Amino acid sequence: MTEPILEVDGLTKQFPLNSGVISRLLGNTRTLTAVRDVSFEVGRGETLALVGESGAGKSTVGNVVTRIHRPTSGVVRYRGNDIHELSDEGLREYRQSVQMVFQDPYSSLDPRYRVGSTIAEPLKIHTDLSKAERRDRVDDLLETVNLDPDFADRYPHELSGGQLQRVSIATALSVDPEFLILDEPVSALDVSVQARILNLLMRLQRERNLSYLFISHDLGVVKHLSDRVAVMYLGEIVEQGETASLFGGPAHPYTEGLLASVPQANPHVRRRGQRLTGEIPSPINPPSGCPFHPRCEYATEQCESDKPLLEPVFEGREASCHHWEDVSAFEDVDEIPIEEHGEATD
Ligand SMILES: Nc1ncnc2c1ncn2[C@@H]1O[C@H](COP(=O)(O)OP(=O)(O)OP(=O)(O)O)[C@@H](O)[C@H]1O
Repeated sequence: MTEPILEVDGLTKQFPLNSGVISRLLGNTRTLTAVRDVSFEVGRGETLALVGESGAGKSTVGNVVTRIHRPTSGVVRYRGNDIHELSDEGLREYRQSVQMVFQDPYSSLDPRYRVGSTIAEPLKIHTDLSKAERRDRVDDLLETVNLDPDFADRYPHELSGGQLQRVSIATALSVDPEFLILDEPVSALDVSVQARILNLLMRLQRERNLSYLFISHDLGVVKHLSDRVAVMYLGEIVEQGETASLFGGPAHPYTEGLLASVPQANPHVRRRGQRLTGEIPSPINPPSGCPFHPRCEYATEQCESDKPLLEPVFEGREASCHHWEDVSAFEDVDEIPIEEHGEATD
């Protein structure tokens, strides 16, 4: 990995349940642990994908990194500084350097403003460019995301989902950030449009040496974009490693199940592992032992009582599974397809 730009160290985030007055008077304040002791690093110019089913805690991690939430414990460092202990100047720089792109471009863009005004808004806050200079910058940014400069005068409702997501990306890029948090940026889009937006993100990363934290429930989507993958289950990282190696041979049954659940273009390709079945358990009342054991085809008695720790299992890989040797014993590598598309139009 290159020099880390973001370090997340032992992050835990709990939310209070029963926050009503009566519950508090009765001392009945339970908590939900959305994220438990999560650690990872993102290097400069690198993409780390955070994957897992709904409720795994991915967005909560993203929301702590963007300072929407404070951690219950643990620390997030950006360029070596604790992001929750920044000076006013440090905070201003952080807000410029770290930008976010959300899943739903329809709700993240204000329908009352023309696209040009939306893209120019961060320039008003973070730069002292004149109106004419901002207008030139907006034209350049639209071209960067392969939209005609005429789009500046349109309203969000006149754009397709893919075009709207290009506008969100242009807005995020307007103040020359170094780090983008991409929270399910293509989940709301058609498959062919998804591939074009992913290709756009990959080109922008190359051209600008951007670092990405890419949050997704879909391993298929992150395969071509990410350098490393951290798989989350019920608030914890259960496996972490380099993308190609992890796709070629998962060491945790949950990763194996996620891979088996990726839609496959060629039905004749043999798949390792079983698709995931059953629901993700409630984080209010997590299972004993290994949190994945009720859904796991490898589970034994030991898994019901002893919680496995996330630890190095082989070169470049961490996993928390008592049976990682059985899981990774498979040599059978299947290709997870992503359609080949350009990035130019939607
Ligand atoms: N503000 C909050 N208050 C209480 N519980 C919360 C809050 N935010 C998230 N949670 C809970 O924390 C857990 C993790 O949620 P989170 O949104 O981080 O998961 P996720 O992996 O991003 O899933 P999704 O893709 O559905 O957003 C869930 O059980 C969720 O209900």
